[in-house]
Amino acid sequence: MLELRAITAGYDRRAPAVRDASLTVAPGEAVGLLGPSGCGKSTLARVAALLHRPDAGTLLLDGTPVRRWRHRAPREKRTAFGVVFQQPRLSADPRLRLTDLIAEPLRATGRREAVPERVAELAGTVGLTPDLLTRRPHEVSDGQLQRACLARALVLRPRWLICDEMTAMLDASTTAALVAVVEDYRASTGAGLLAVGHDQTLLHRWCDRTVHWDTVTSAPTGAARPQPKRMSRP
Ligand SMILES: Nc1ncnc2c1ncn2[C@@H]1O[C@H](COP(=O)(O)OP(=O)(O)OP(=O)(O)O)[C@@H](O)[C@H]1O
Repeated sequence: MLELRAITAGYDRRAPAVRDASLTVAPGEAVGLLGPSGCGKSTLARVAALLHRPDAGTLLLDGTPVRRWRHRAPREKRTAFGVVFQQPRLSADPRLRLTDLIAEPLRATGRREAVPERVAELAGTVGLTPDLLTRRPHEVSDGQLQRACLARALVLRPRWLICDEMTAMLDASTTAALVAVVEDYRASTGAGLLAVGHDQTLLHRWCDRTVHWDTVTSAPTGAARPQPKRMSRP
């Protein structure tokens, strides 16, 4: 269980971007988080992924409070999360070929021997052909780079996926392809998902439950405004 309780966070303690936000994602559950631009969704998503230390509140991971964030977080907690951001060019090292971009978390965690097999497997999963894998970010399209970023997010087989506007810059067919990759991964592993976005139609179809920012910041849990289960993939 991923539980955010009364989280206050931001970039200036005197004017926090997120105030008293609570949200819960159960194992295997897909929760969509909707809200207007600038309300604090990405900040909360970064707290959930252990990338941003909150000023107040509690993050519980499987019932255990998280006490350390970013590089100070224990490796097994950090690697429990796969994160995909909106703008792949800001989250991808421009010097790395796509194959090395995908392999980066494996190398960083001392699993070099797994690189060839896992990268080949994930390249197929996300639809990257071998010629694209040898290119650097400036030599591929946004959609191709986002495919590589999704592969990187999956490479350590995380139990939780945080997709922050993952498809906002992509066309409909690439959006459908990447959502399908996430859903196949979740179906085969039971991973939970927090998908942040503006696209109500997409999140309603993609997620088991969609919560709106106004309820997240006022309700004690993220259980408000349940939506019907998705009928089909976007
Ligand atoms: N690194 C930063 N330093 C200072 N302020 C920031 C930083 N990142 C975000 N903010 C501010 O924090 C607030 C919340 O931003 P955040 O990106 O979390 O919102 P959001 O709901 O995800 O927006 P969007 O939907 O437009 O991506 C905004 O007012 C933003 O300007």
